[in-house]
Amino acid sequence: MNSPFVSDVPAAEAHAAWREARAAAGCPARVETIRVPVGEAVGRVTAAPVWAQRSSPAFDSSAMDGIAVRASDTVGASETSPVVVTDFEVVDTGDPLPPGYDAVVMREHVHRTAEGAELHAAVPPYQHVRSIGEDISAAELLLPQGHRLRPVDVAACAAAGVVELAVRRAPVVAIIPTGDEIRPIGSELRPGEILDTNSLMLAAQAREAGCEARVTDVVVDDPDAITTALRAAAENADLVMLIAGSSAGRDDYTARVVASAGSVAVHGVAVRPGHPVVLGTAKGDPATPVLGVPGYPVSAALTFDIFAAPVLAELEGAAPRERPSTTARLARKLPSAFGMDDWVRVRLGRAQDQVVATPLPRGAGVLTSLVRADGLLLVPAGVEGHHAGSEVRVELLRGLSEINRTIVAIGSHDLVLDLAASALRAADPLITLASSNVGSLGGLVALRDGLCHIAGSHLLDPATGEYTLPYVDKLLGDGIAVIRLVHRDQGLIVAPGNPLGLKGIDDLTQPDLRYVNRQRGAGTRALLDYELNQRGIDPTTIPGYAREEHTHLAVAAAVAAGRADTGLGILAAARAFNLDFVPVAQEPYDLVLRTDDLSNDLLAPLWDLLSRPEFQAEVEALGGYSCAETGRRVR
Ligand SMILES: Nc1nc2c(c(=O)[nH]1)N[C@H]1C(S)=C(S)[C@@H](COP(=O)(O)OP(=O)(O)OC[C@H]3O[C@@H](n4cnc5c(N)ncnc54)[C@H](O)[C@@H]3O)O[C@H]1N2
Ligand code: MOO
Repeated sequence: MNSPFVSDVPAAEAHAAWREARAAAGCPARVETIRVPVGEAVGRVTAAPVWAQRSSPAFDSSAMDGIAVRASDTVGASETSPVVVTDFEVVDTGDPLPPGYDAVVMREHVHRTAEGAELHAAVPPYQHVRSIGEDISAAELLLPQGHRLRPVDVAACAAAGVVELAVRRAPVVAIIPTGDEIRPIGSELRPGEILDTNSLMLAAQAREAGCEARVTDVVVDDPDAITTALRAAAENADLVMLIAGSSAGRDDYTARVVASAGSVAVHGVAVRPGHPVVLGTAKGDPATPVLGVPGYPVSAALTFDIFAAPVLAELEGAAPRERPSTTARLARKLPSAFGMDDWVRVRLGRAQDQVVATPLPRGAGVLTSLVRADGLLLVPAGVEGHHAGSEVRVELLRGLSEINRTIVAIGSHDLVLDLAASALRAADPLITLASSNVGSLGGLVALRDGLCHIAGSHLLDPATGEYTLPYVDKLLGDGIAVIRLVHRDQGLIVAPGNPLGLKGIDDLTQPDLRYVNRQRGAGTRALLDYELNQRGIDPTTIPGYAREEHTHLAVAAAVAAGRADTGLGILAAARAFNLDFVPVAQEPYDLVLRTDDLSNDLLAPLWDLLSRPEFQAEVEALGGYSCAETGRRVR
């Protein structure tokens, strides 16, 4: 197993190969059974069927507050000819039924008179009586083996006289972070160092799955040190997760280390993220399953779900936890590599009465794609992606009712939308404003296709110099409203001190300049083209014109890192990286929607928010924004 090449074993085959390898190495099929008091059993899995020791209720009891009577004494009672019962006893809910009586009349149906209790209806025997064993009868099977205990389960066990339960002990997961660059959470980082966020996350995932998690110290990139740590951890764990070093780099030792400590069943599965995963075992008494977890955070998180969670559930003899799913329509095209199971993170919202899924960034290092995800969409190995508008199945990471209360904004991204999202949530925890960035034009197309509520747009029409409205006419036609969100300053983002002394668009043709552009369809790109055209400047004379980034922040990041001298963007992006800014133009940023949606209750809190002076003040405090026309309907 010294080959650096990672194979592409289909996921199902990988699961099977690892299972076989675990059995062959002598890894235990189940963790041991322990006995725990019912009060401590929630979350554990039953190791044996649970039989009721006693009935519940254990006696006939009154189900209501009222009087206990003999049903036969009430025969013939009706509205027109009431019957007065003289032999009765007052009872409260839960009281044993007094001997000799067989029914209860609710007190609101009893008229107490001097003679006794006047009843206006006959009662059948056992009316409002909970009979012995109504809930549980002694010796019945209460719970099967392999059942993960919930609060209601332990309460039922206790009611049935069971005080102790035979359960599987919590599996122990050992987590070994590796890498010369990895530092414990809270460390001051030097250049090139990375915080050990994976251990924190994987340990929490393990605990959430009902396991005990133990994280070792970070081990340096030394195969002997990692082997020693693996052997030690395997002695006291039911599963060892070895983080990073799974792929083909110079310091990637995981496969080699696992081979030397035991055996490697699979190195490389046709899943993405998570491709270079290592599935193996470590020798010992008994042997222990080992999972080599790829270092990228999204790969690590999904590797836990895909490979660790099923094994841990199996060790407890329980069914793996399953997420509910829903069908959704894709907001945009989703290409996917053929031959790989592709786990795509998506945002979800309901627009035009259908759930719409917007893919989030795909990079395995983009942990926030999982933070923001409402669902996971698996594009199977045999499918080469989906067209925009296709119906797909999505595993839910958030409740459907929350998703139904999500305002879906697709289009150009602006910080003010983030601010609005946060203010809306602060005012009402049930509201979500989810915005995804596909550029202004992409947003208008998404609105046309019924895939969002609002499209954020600042699209300049070069022919008229007018923003957004000409495109609305061309693409969307009637039935469309346009609400102004803000005016914002667009300008050249430059390094601190503006070292090239750029004064405006005219300076972009300097031969030694390195420009970074926005992608085609982005409003900022259209603005640049307009300004160039006004001046008769040929875009191809601008060095770097062909180089594209997808967000204002990405442009600023390129300037901050010294990879570019300048790019057009908003002031807030420049500020985020402590860069300087040369204003070029002020542009309106608008929200485009169907007029029908103006009266949509879901959107009402947004219009209310835009009209509030405190919110407008907060927006202007960001710098580079004017709220002079915020909330005004311009179409
Ligand atoms: N030539 C190839 N290069 C890579 C391949 C490949 O097949 N051929 N696979 C790529 C894929 S896909 C993945 S996924 C990664 C897997 O990387 P490794 O498991 O080898 O991990 P490292 O290279 O050591 O680290 C990757 C990345 O993750 C960070 N990291 C590591 N540990 C932690 C931690 N505990 N907490 C947070 N972040 C961590 C590490 O600093 C790196 O940035 O390989 C690709 N390359
Ligand atoms: O397979 Mo890697 O986990 O995509 O980044």
